[in-house]
Amino acid sequence: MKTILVTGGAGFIGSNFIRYMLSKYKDYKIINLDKLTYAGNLENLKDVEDNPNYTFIKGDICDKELVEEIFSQDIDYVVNFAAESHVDRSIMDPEIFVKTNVLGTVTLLNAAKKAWEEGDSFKEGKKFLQVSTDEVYGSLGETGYFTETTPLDPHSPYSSSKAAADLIVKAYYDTYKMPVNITRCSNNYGPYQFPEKLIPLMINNCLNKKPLPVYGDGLNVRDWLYVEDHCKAIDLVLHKGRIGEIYNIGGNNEKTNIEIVKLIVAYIHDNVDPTVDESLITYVADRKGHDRRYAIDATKIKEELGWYPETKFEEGIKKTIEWYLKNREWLKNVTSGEYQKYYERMYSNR
Ligand SMILES: NC(=O)c1ccc[n+]([C@@H]2O[C@H](COP(=O)([O-])OP(=O)(O)OC[C@H]3O[C@@H](n4cnc5c(N)ncnc54)[C@H](O)[C@@H]3O)[C@@H](O)[C@H]2O)c1
Repeated sequence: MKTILVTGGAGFIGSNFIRYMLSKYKDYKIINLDKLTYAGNLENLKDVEDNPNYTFIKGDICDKELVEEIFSQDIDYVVNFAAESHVDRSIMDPEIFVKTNVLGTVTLLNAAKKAWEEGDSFKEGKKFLQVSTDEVYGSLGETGYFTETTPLDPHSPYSSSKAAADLIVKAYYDTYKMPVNITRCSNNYGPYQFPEKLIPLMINNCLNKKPLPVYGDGLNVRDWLYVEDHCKAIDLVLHKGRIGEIYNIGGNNEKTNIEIVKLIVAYIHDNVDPTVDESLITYVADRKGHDRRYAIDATKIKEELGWYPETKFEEGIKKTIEWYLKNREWLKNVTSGEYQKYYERMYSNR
């Protein structure tokens, strides 16, 4: 029996990853350590909460005592999803991003190092996988792709904190030979994503006939990756990734923001409410320091580990919209309380 410590497992990607791993491996125990910030929600894991191989611990990855106590159990792998993950919030309040994303990662690394060290090396079969982002590479013009050797050039407090964490993870490999991998993925989409991010935000606003706020000229480009394809990639890197290596993970699916918004409007118009149309689209002042284009070259993970993004965008976006339509109660719950205040602060004066 192997044990994986998944941090941030009550969030969007973490909850999809836990569900994926529990259904694929019957001989893995998963411990989910999550602080349950506004973005963490145990409803995301309702269907697995009684699984005997699954344990939830509410806590902060910055809490050294708690993290060390967790490592007193025999942890084989760490997959670190826990993070403050929203660029707009990082522009409003950078400090918590440095705390969680940088100091939290160091706390986890230290506890893993302490538990896994065996003389001058590390116990066999251990791994620390840091889930990072393509945003650490900065912004592209109309052409080109990020590879694993593209220099780091983050622009937002969020991406800077993720880049800092990546460098520290790398330093634990370079200095101590700690068994680590870093994955850098593009924008994920799919079920259970908090509706501050583009796709669930637009779906939720369409369903509530609220204006659809689009930054700047709407032509910023993101490379969309279906969350389950991302989970499969993490599983592969965890088990087969070469120690010390970075792997880019991308959907090869570049879309402008406005294309995505129009596609969602059309779906809701045709299938749910014919009164929803493009007149809801409202261009708002651009995000400060908005990166223009991200695009991932995922050749390395494809060639070394045989991964490829299985879900075509047309299929993934349809499944995603349908999931939110079926889970309106979930949308309603996560958009009450704190979300309303955030939304007001974000969009009231744009
Ligand atoms: N969503 C994307 O498109 C995307 C793209 C690239 C990289 N990533 C990275 O993937 C990871 C997961 O992203 P997500 O979209 O699922 O994020 P999310 O915001 O949905 O979830 C983050 C989770 O971390 C938890 N958390 C926050 N601070 C914590 C702390 N101090 N201690 C313990 N738990 C804490 C939250 O409660 C939440 O459950 C992040 O590291 C993010 O940087 C995400």
